[in-house]
Amino acid sequence: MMDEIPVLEEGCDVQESKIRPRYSLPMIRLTTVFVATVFLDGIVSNVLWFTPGASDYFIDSVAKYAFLSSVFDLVLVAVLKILILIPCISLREKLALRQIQHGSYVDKQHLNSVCFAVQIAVSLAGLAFTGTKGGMVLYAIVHDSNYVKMHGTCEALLICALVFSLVETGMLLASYKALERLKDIQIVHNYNEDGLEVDKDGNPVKRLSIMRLFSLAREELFMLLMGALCLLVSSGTQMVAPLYFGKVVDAAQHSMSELNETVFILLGIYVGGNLFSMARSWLFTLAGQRVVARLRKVLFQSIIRQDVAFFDTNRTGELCNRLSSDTQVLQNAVTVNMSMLSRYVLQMIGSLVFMFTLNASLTGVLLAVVPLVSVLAVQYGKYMKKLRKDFQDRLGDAGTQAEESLSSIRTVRMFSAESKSADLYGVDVDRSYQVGKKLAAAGGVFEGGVGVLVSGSIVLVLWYGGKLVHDNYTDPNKGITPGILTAFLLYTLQVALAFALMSSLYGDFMQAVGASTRIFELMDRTPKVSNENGKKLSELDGRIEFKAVDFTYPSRPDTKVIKNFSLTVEPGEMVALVGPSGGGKSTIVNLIERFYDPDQGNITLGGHNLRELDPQWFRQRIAMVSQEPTLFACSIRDNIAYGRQATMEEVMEAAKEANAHEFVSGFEDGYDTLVGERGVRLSGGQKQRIAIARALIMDPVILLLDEATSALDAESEHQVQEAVDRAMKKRTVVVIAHRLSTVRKAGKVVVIDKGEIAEQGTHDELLARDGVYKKLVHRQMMAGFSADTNAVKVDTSIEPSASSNAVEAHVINDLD
Ligand SMILES: Nc1ncnc2c1ncn2[C@@H]1O[C@H](COP(=O)(O)OP(=O)(O)OP(=O)(O)O)[C@@H](O)[C@H]1O
Repeated sequence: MMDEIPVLEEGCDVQESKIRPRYSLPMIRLTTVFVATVFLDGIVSNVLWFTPGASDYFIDSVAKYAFLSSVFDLVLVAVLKILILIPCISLREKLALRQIQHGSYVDKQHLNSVCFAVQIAVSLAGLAFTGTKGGMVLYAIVHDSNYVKMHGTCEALLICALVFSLVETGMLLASYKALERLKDIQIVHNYNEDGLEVDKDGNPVKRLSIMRLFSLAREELFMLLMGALCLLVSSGTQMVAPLYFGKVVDAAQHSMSELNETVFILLGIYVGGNLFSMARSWLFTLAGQRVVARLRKVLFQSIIRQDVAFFDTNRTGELCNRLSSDTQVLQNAVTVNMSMLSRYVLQMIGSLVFMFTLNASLTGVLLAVVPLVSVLAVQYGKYMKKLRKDFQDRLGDAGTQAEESLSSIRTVRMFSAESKSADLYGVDVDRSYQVGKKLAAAGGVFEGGVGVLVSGSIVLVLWYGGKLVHDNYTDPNKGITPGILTAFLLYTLQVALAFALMSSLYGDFMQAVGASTRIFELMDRTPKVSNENGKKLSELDGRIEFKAVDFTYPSRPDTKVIKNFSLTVEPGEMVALVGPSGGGKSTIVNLIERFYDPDQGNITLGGHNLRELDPQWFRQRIAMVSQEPTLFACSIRDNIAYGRQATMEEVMEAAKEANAHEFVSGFEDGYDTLVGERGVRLSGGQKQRIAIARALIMDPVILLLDEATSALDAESEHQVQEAVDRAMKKRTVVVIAHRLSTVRKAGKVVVIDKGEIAEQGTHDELLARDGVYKKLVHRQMMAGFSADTNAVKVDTSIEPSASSNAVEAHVINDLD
């Protein structure tokens, strides 16, 4: 929650990126709470002064003013406080903000001191006046038999004025330090050159409005209206029930028939109320479920549309958290919490109205504690908001940690890292527990504190009510009946309960505001690399051209990975990319897929700039087979047909081409065999062949291939190689090559080192040149030989032909 108006502008701090920061303050801070308290003081004073209405007290309090029997002066004090204290605190806050900006009060220091002095003087004078009046009235009640008592509401006004004065003075004293600490709580907003507010990535920020939060439930409006109707009826019954409760007590003192009749009505009220309550709960919860289901779908769509760079910086676990827990928090906020809030507000207002009609002075006594509890609740809400956010963050970390370990269980097992993973998870859980401990303590202290105040006020009401019942015994025209006191006490409990539950809702709403900010941020984020729109050509000829391309990964902005890179791949040509590990080969392939956009230069496909083409359209014409293909946890058939709708015949055809048909047919369930999470139930070679089939079924114009570095067993190796060779035919191929046989076949070999082209030409040309390439090949040949000789010794099943094949493997790999 923030102030609408940016409070401060830091004009001199224009950064290189032309981002201009401005600051605003949180809506709930000491100054605003103080202003609200002073206003409340004024409103309560006026209401309590007006309540006796036509009675003489009201008129006499002005016309025949007397210090001990009028409260008109207290109303004047409250109004005076509004007129002086509020402008002064606003001015002091402005001066404090100016101090943050310029580092000193400049020439306004004295003005700040004067304001503070005036405030303290007014507030202390108010407190002294109210305290003296209260003390003298109490003295007169106890000791002066001639003293004519004030109307009950006026007594309540006196008590309220005293409590408000105390609270206000306390807050003013605290404001001295609080205003110095404004810098710690201010919120930074960044504005771009066009004056639009942007986030740290430069994306426009859409302001979170409460209306937007509720607009999520627009489609459920009818359901919510019906729910609200049921809520009104059930709250109405709840409001009249205590009245009839009191009537039952009084009826019992009159006649049996009156008692039966009243009890019967009471039963009807309860049954009817609960039926409506049931309908309310059902309608609101159902609406909430619908909202969250829709929200999750929309959110997932916006996450999956994001550019690849976004996923480099956002952890999967965290994003899943947004989808599951943040949406859940929102569901509760816009529906169930909303319904509860309306119910409690209605319950409180209704009960107070009934209480005022039953006995105004008793109500005034009860209201005296309200401001105190309100201040406590607001402070508590702020503290809880921070704690809950911390708790959610810690829990999110633990979830991400668990997900990472469990999804890589094989690596964990391989390194016997079970205890390490458990320890890491344990540390995160412990961190969340530390915050949880604070949450528990804060909850307990608040409940206890509010409990003491609420029970204190109930005891006060009971005492004062008991006194009125006693008055009624001595004189039936005075005081109240036991039935009215019973009803009053039930209303008091109802108000107290509503108040306590409302303050706990405050924390929930704060949490929802946090969750919705994160959700809307994700929903509003426009991907840097758009996923749709752009030209669709009637045909793509497969020519790829890099023109002086520079590229830096957004997640590592200081390291240029590709430098002044120019390369042309003719249609139908096969180009092999070789070079040291980390040189930038995979990055080139990523750029062809337009996972990222270059910083400088252009990449064209069939003569058209990649940025102008529809990404979905051209990606359908490019297929990629990576070193370690990722399969999805569905059937083999669905995996092969992942890129497009395909018939069973087409799937089988692709599988045959990829040398996969034979082994798939050997499975009990054939093409319906489930491959497990990320294809764990298949061997490395099988996975690769399914991935080749998945690429072939797209009939791509361009094939991007990242050769596997790990040697498969001889048979698999042969099968995969054959499938790859078949797939390459009549296509433009860019292959990150690790085998000599592949490099030999390539029309052009490009050696990439440190993001630049070190050499290019055919294999023979490059060998003849006696440059980097030749050195790399020789060095790796030696390494390859020794490695593979060992491999042959260990695995005796490798046939001679296979071993020579394996020797060829790893040739260009990992040249460092
Ligand atoms: N997503 C990423 N975010 C940030 N930096 C990255 C990312 N991917 C790769 N890099 C960095 O870019 C550089 C080039 O990496 P790239 O994967 O293109 O090399 P490569 O030649 O394909 O290496 P290898 O043969 O080992 O796969 C490396 O320094 C790497 O650390």
